[in-house]
Amino acid sequence: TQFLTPSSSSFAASNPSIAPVYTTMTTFSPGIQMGSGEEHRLDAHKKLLIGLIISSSSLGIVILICFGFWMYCRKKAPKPIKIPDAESGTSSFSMFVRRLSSIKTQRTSSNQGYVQRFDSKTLEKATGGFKDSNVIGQGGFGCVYKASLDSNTKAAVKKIENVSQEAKREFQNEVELLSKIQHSNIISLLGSASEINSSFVVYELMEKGSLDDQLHGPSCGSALTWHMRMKIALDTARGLEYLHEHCRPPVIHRDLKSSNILLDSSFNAKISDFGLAVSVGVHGSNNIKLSGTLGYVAPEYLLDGKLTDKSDVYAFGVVLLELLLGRRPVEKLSPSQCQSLVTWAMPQLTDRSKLPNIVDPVIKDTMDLKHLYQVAAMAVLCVQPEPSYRPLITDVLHSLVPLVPVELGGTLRLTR
Ligand SMILES: Nc1ncnc2c1ncn2[C@@H]1O[C@H](COP(=O)(O)OP(=O)(O)OP(=O)(O)O)[C@@H](O)[C@H]1O
Repeated sequence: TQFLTPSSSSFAASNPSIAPVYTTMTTFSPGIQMGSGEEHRLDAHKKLLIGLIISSSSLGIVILICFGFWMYCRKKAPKPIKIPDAESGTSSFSMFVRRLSSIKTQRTSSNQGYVQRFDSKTLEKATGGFKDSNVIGQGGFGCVYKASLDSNTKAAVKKIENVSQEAKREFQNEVELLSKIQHSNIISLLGSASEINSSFVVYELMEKGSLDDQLHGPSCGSALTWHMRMKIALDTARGLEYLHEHCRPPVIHRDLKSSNILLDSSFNAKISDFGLAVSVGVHGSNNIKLSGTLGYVAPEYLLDGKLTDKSDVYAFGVVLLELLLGRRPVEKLSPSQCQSLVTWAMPQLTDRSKLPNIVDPVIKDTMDLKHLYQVAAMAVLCVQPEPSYRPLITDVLHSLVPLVPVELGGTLRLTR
């Protein structure tokens, strides 16, 4: 198409030889006047051109933004694990498997816990040369001494004479387990030391000694009011619940008793002595050597060697009876005859008219009768001969919470 002005068209008509050249020039020369139809077409052309430029540049911007976003996402996304393909050969595949298992081993070893190694000379100095006046307790394998590690840190040091394999096994078991456990109702391990003839376990010092000392020692329980006893029961239940419900694999203490419940300066209770404790998943529950303390051992464990978390619940029930009645778990009737607290108390615990008469006289004035019936009913459930009739320690814990004043810690709280 050629756009011509009226004057130029007549000029071209008169000079046909130059007309094509001229007309072609006029099409693109802005200085040359054009008719309104042509102007419109040129405008449309311009607009089309501008539109094309704008749309292509905005398309470019959109592409640029998309590219930038894709790069950003690529950076943030985790790198995919490269799994060797079948063609890459057995050696590289086994290397891959080995790498995976080495990661697992590292994780496991980081879960092993850290135990501070003490030098026996340091412990000797801290206990004043293991002198008799520093003895604060006597266990099956040796004495426990009060120690000053430095001017600020008091500790309790258990000295175990390595006379038997059993003593060595219990020492190792306790250190290994306690190094992995941390809970406000479980005794804290500060460290250990080992020599050819003796081993040492260093614990936090529990100023008020054991519950056994408090209940059956010279004070005969007079220092412990009803509410303090309920708080001790609650603390112990919390410690046990941590072992049964929050440790993986679960831990069964196997030797819960009043001499293994220790009290700090504010009478907060902590479970101690993990020499016999077992992780159920590791050892299985039917294949464990019978151990424990007479009066606290559950009948199914004593008779069939069947060990479950309910064995600890039975022992807890016996501790509850000690707290309520102020009596030892086994009473000597004659040089050749003993009677267990459970056998003696059972018929009277379920009789509301008899129960107040057998309660520890020291707490008679401070106890709430309604709460006494509740705790006695709970103790009866815990010491049932059939393990499946016993409650879980979590259920015991929940029923103890309302019996302890909030200011003493009678609230539900997280496990740690
Ligand atoms: N950390 C501690 N703080 C204060 N006293 C402690 C501490 N550890 C143990 N005792 C005292 O030492 C006593 C003996 O404790 P240990 O754990 O050696 O033996 P046990 O459990 O009483 O007896 P067994 O070894 O026969 O089961 C406890 O009953 C307690 O009186």
